[in-house]
Amino acid sequence: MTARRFQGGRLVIASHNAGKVREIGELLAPFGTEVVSAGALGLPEPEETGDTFVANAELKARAAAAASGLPSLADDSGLAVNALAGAPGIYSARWAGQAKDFAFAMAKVQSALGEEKDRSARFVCALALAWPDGHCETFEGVVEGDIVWPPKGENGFGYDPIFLPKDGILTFGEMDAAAKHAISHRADAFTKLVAACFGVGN
Ligand SMILES: O=P(O)(O)OP(=O)(O)OP(=O)(O)OC[C@H]1O[C@@H](n2cnc3c(O)ncnc32)[C@H](O)[C@@H]1O
Ligand SMILES: [Mg+2]
Repeated sequence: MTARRFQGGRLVIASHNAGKVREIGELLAPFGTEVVSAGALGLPEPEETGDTFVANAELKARAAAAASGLPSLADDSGLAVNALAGAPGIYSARWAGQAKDFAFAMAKVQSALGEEKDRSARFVCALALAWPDGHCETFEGVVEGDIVWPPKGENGFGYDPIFLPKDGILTFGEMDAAAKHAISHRADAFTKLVAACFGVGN
């Protein structure tokens, strides 16, 4: 079945994370899409009750589309560490606590790993594009890498300073936006979204 296309007009970015909203804006820039964030519209932050990235992305996109009456794009993402059975995974934001303290969350990943030799991990990003009538399209992207310690770099957001992409020499925290977008989980999911719903792709 072919995906429903985005027909232009305003698109809600259904995220309350400033780092994500910035990256999504950069990834959408080539398409001239007019975007407005959920925060700017004063939309509530729904409870993420799903047990997969896709389920949570879908829930956030549907809630924003219903509340705004506009097509809405949500992102549910996180860091999955192999030796921690995929944790923090869908709980990546929650590991940072109420204060959204990612220095604390990164230290928690490091202490959970301890002396573990297998430091492999991946970032996963699920994107959901929902319309006010309830239709929803979902896509998933991934980037493989390793957890490094101590954190390196001031760029990006969240867990970026402890994520070294496979075969890379800089962490996501040390990369500029363009370098991260060339390989990131979010960019990978975007390539699929754009090919299916924006009518351009490879
Ligand atoms: O739900 P919204 O409002 O979009 O914002 P959030 O921060 O709560 O987002 P998530 O529920 O998807 O939680 C994902 C967490 O995983 C982390 N994360 C996701 N993508 C990341 C990236 O590209 N670089 C670093 N950390 C990332 C980041 O810290 C997020 O807080
Ligand atoms: Mg969230």
